[in-house]
Amino acid sequence: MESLSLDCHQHIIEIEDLSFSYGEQKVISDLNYTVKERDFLGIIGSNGAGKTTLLKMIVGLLPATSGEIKLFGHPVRKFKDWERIGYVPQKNAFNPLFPATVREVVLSGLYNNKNLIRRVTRTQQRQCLDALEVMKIQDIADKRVGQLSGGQQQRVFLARALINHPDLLILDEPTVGIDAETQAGFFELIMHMHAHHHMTFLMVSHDIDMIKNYLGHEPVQSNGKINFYSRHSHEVQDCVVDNLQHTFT
Ligand SMILES: Nc1ncnc2c1ncn2[C@@H]1O[C@H](COP(=O)(O)OP(=O)(O)OP(=O)(O)O)[C@@H](O)[C@H]1O
Repeated sequence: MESLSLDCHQHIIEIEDLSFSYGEQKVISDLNYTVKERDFLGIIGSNGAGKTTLLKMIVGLLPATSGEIKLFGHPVRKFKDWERIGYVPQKNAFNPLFPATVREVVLSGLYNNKNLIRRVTRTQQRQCLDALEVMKIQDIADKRVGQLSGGQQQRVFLARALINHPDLLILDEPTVGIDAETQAGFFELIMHMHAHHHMTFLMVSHDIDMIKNYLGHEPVQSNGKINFYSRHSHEVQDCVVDNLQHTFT
């Protein structure tokens, strides 16, 4: 008897015949890929391959030259539900003199596309506390972010991206500039979240070993410059180490 295979996972990101050029320079060419609910997509590629450009198109910061991206079934240019997406851009770092506290930065994630700070409601305070607790930074909530270590700052950025309980978390080289031990702790945390929360992840990384370890040794798609590695969270639940080492300093 033929087995029936039903694909019941929602399509979170659909990339269809996507191309992008900066002027004459073609950076992305006829790319097709679908990220499904609870997938973890790791993107590896050399410098200048177009990884950040791709992420910027996915979050609506750059328009495609041709082709289309859909988020949760809607073309990105018409997409409005940005609370469903957490985005941590590349090379985040606060100026040491930046005056905002950890709590204020995390709360600002509530106002992603609106540049206004309104009175913070009790529910929003609760959301903030939840995000601080998930990232284990509640004890430094009132410290100035500019005075934190690189690893602690990364946790703040992640908490800011998590405050809206996003369905999709997009990370662009989240561990650049932080030490190896802190990186390992960060990746463990991300993997734990993937295995145990109902979230979809997209992460650009130069850490090929970490990506292969978690997502398998062979890319699921390669277009020469950019390699996609992917696994669904059900496949990895068993191999995630549960007792997280909190190695951030
Ligand atoms: N604003 C821009 N204007 C013109 N060219 C750009 C711009 N941003 C990026 N590029 C070029 O597009 C190409 C792809 O850049 P992109 O930042 O997407 O690469 P990347 O794969 O993320 O690289 P890296 O691993 O170094 O971060 C590079 O050749 C870069 O010089």
